[in-house]
Amino acid sequence: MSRAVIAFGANLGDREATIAGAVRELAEVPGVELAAVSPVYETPAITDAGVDLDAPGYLNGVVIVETTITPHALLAALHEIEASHGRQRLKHWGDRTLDLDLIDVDGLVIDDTGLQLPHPRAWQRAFVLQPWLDLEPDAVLPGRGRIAALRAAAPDEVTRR
Ligand SMILES: Nc1ncnc2c1ncn2[C@@H]1O[C@H](COP(=O)(O)OP(=O)(O)OP(=O)(O)O)[C@@H](O)[C@H]1O
Ligand SMILES: Nc1nc2c(c(=O)[nH]1)N=C(CO)CN2
Repeated sequence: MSRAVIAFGANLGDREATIAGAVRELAEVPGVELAAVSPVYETPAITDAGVDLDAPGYLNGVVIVETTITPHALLAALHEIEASHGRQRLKHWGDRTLDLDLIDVDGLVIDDTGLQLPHPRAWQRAFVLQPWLDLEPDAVLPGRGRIAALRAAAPDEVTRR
């Protein structure tokens, strides 16, 4: 059994309904059991150009699951759930109905073309670190250290809903 940290984000459509649906669908994936769901945060959109206050804001949070499936299979399941919520990949860091990222699986380090673990940008994102910290205050990101210290250094703003 592995423990996986999954980050969710949504800034288009009915964000709450999308996230609630995605969490339900995740719990229905064979071999996946929900362990914890974080509080949800309102966060301004980060784009290639930096913080974009004109773009719709995101709801962000984190889910922790216990799973018997491989990280690759879990990522494939996340992509299916994104697709079922109309996720389109139009623009790098563009608006999206749903984003599901695999952040950490048991501290594994993987560097495939289709899967990198830990998620390469999680260490600098308060919108990932803060909700994760709410669930696991002592967690560590492989190669980066304690998420509490990373969260303190992350520049983006998050507001609890
Ligand atoms: N740990 C991971 N979690 C999610 N996707 C990953 C991971 N590692 C590699 N990928 C790959 O990254 C590709 C791009 O993912 P995606 O479109 O979700 O990026 P993004 O959400 O726009 O940006 P970011 O990766 O910075 O959050 C996906 O096709 C996926 O296969
Ligand atoms: N606030 C916020 N900004 C983002 C987010 C996100 O989840 N929240 N995801 C991105 C690409 O994954 C790019 N920018």
